[in-house]
Amino acid sequence: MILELDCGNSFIKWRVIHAADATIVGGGIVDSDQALLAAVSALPSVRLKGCRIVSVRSEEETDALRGLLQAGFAVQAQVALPVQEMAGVRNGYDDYQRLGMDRWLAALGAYHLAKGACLVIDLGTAAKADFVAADGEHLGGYICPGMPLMRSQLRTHTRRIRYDDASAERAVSTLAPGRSTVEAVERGCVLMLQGFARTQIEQARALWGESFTVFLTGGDAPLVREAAPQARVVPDLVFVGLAMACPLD
Ligand SMILES: Nc1ncnc2c1ncn2[C@@H]1O[C@H](COP(=O)(O)OP(=O)(O)O)[C@@H](O)[C@H]1O
Ligand SMILES: CC(C)(COP(=O)(O)O)[C@@H](O)C(=O)NCCC(=O)O
Ligand SMILES: [K+]
Repeated sequence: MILELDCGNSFIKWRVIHAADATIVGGGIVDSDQALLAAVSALPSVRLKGCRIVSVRSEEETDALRGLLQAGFAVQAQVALPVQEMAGVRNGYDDYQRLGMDRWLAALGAYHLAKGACLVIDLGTAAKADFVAADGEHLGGYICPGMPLMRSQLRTHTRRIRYDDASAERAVSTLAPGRSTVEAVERGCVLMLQGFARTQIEQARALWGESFTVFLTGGDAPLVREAAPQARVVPDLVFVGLAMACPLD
């Protein structure tokens, strides 16, 4: 079994797969290293023979997690590292090492699945868009605050925007003009995300006409589903790229 980890700025997404056929044994989303160890340990009869990690956290944090995995499960975790080119995709950044590894792996995974021009929209702590042309050239992308950052900026920098998480979740059952603070903020931020997605799709259309595939991923992907009806929702897109970047035999 192989443990796969996608360490974002807010959450760690994890899954355990069978090495032979990549079938999924278990998986989830946790908010700390400790919670990860507990969740993986709770799987019945788990025998890890390898681990691969993508992380946008600091090297210190990633090393600390690798140490915990070594101690807890006796596995040497392989961490995906930046490269200029892989699987037919060429990194489009001036300095390829600066491109977020989650973005790079999602782009690799998307190009592999689309076998042609593609746009990746990844809605996590930050909202990201990346463009890969039909010949595999990564054209670059965009980074904006995602839902958690938009929300927390409003809460932090205003005096009278205060509400709890439970009411936030209830507020987005529709996107009609809000009649309370929580509705106004949560629905407003969802509309910002949807506008981001629509603008990226317009941009892809200007570049490639109708010949491209849109991928939607990240924890907040469901919030823009209706704004991007043509998108393929692939929650584990980063894991597709991670398996390509860190093959374990
Ligand atoms: N089970 C879940 N636990 C936590 N957040 C979730 C869950 N499902 C969806 N989300 C949403 O996912 C967002 C985080 O997305 P994610 O892609 O994990 O971010 P990051 O990679 O930056 O840590 C949160 O804003 C939250 O709204
Ligand atoms: C843009 C990001 C902060 C997104 O992080 P996430 O929302 O996945 O937690 C991450 O991809 C990152 O740290 N990138 C480095 C900067 C760049 O890609 O230009
Ligand atoms: K991420």
